[in-house]
Amino acid sequence: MQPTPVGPIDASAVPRFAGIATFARLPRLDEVGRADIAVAGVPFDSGVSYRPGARFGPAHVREASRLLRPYNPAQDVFPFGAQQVADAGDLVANPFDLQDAVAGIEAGARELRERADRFVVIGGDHTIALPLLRAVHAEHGPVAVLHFDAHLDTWDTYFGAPVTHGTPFRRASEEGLIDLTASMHVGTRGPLYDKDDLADDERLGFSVVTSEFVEEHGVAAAIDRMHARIGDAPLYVSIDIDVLDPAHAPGTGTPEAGGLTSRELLRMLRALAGRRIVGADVVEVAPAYDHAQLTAVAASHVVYELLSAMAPRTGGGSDAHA
Ligand SMILES: N=C(N)NCCCC(=O)O
Ligand SMILES: [Zn+2]
Ligand SMILES: [Zn+2]
Repeated sequence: MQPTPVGPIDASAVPRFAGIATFARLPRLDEVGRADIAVAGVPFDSGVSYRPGARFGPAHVREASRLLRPYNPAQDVFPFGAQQVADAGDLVANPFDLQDAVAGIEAGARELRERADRFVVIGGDHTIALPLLRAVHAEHGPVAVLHFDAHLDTWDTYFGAPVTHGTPFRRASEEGLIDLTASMHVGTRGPLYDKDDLADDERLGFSVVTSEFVEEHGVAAAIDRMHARIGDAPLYVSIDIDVLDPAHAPGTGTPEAGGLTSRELLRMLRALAGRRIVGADVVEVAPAYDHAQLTAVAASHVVYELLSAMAPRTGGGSDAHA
């Protein structure tokens, strides 16, 4: 028999604003030994092209996640009851040496797998998706990448540097880490460097649902495209919080006007229930530009919907499109 999962601290016994902030006030991984899903932070932002500060993202999102509750009515699931979720703390990333950081994050992610079946990582800038995908690929082979972002992040180099937060998916594609027939960006928008950026991106294996498409055709049509593209492939979900409009997520390093609402993003994530999610990240929360925890609250709910979508269903109705 499976042991009953250890859930968050009881909010009727200890107020939510008391105590140390693990994600959702869940137990630490070392307290439960092993978990179905480990939530881990990667406080790293040495790969940014514009505003720095995402290294403080994990602590900020954990702090805002205190208010999450055990039952998710939108997916009819108890994400912390149907599976053991635990906070694994932060993976160590060298802030002064990017190559060493990337190697450290991959090693940390592989080590996590010895104690947890899957991980959801809170960044950190988007550079970290590359080592995380390397770790996932080592186990699953090429995975479908469902990438929510204002940006393509398939650019080549910045100042000659190949590993940055604007390049992880180009490197991942070149290295054969992703399924070129099943990967996609959702929510892209804003100015590019050149028209060729889009042709390159397509060649690298991505199809695109832009933010404008969502406005024009609605969330249901975007979800249909998403489902058609990802199919049943093992799925890695990478969520750059700047996919949200700056009105919904001001606390980020490279904001672009005209983005998704948090309501639209959460609904799209609910539609992933029952898909084969093998890992995920939520990146680019930079608290210095946040106000009233807007961005961190949004990010904590994004993680919550992901964990809910990853939870096993024990029968009964769940409205994945709610
Ligand atoms: N991954 C994020 N958030 N941004 C990439 C922007 C790269 C650029 O400044 O062109
Ligand atoms: Zn972005
Ligand atoms: Zn990004």
